[in-house]
Amino acid sequence: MTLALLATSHSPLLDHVDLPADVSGELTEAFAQARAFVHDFDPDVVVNFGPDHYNGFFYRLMPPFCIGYAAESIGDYGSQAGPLNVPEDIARGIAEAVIAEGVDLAVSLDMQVDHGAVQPMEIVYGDITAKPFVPIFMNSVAPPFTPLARVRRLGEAAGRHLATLDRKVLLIASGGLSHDPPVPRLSNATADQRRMLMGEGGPLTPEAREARQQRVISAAREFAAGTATIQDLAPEWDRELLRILASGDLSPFDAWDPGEMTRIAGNSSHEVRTWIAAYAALGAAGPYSVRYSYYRPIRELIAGFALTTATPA
Ligand SMILES: O=C(O)/C=C/c1cccc(O)c1O
Ligand SMILES: [Fe+2]
Repeated sequence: MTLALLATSHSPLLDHVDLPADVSGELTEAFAQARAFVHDFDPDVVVNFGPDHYNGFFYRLMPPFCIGYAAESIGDYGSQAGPLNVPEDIARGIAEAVIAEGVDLAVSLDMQVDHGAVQPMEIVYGDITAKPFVPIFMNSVAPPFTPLARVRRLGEAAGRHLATLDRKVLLIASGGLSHDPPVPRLSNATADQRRMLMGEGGPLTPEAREARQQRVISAAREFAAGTATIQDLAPEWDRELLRILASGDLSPFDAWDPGEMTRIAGNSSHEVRTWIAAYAALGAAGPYSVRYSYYRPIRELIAGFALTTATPA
């Protein structure tokens, strides 16, 4: 058994906006660190904790967590589309172990994932099929949200099981930190948006997909220019999150209230659930140390953008 962890914010805007040269340079360096770390570890399998943005999971039936026994990337924002290389036996083993510990985890034999799940694989390998890949969906945009204590328990149960495998497992978390991109919300949806949130009408037409993406790209440009109405990033909240994750004691998250998270850090701040689950999984196998940590609030990406790597201490 060996576990290692890469946790990173994602942003579909990475390829769609211009970044100041210093920010771009920092990200190039952070991604190079991630690549070197992962290539050095050379995992047998990746277990990926990722959100979805109403591309694979809808209000027709919205589980808090779901593991894919088979999965396909839909290819939004120009991300790589197509089937993922999911080892069904490993996915089933995780599902059975987590459920046996009393954490209900839905399973899918046909999971659809978006940029939120696959971007780290694209950054590290340039190919989402480069390694066997088990996707674990964490609901991070569709209220109501399960308590963080349960997210932690899911991660711990998965980690305890993975620690028994004779494999090198890379845990990836993709999401967060504070951010509030204009993803439609049920609470103030128009009739058309409500149908989209429910997953009615099948996949978006290319025109509707383009319009949806352009709305987010425009919002990012306005946010960077200081003219957007979306909620601001919350660097202090982000830094406190990173501090707790690095401490090895994740129990303080149990007191974090989902409503407060939204109020302070934005509607999509719940993507940090992926980080808490992945760090909990690593911690379940023993003490760990953070090896690399990058953080910067980047309005052009609508992201409190962080990237960390960690290994057993
Ligand atoms: O348009 C979407 O579905 C999401 C966009 C987005 C923008 C910025 C940061 C993120 O984590 C996102 O998912
Ligand atoms: Fe996201």
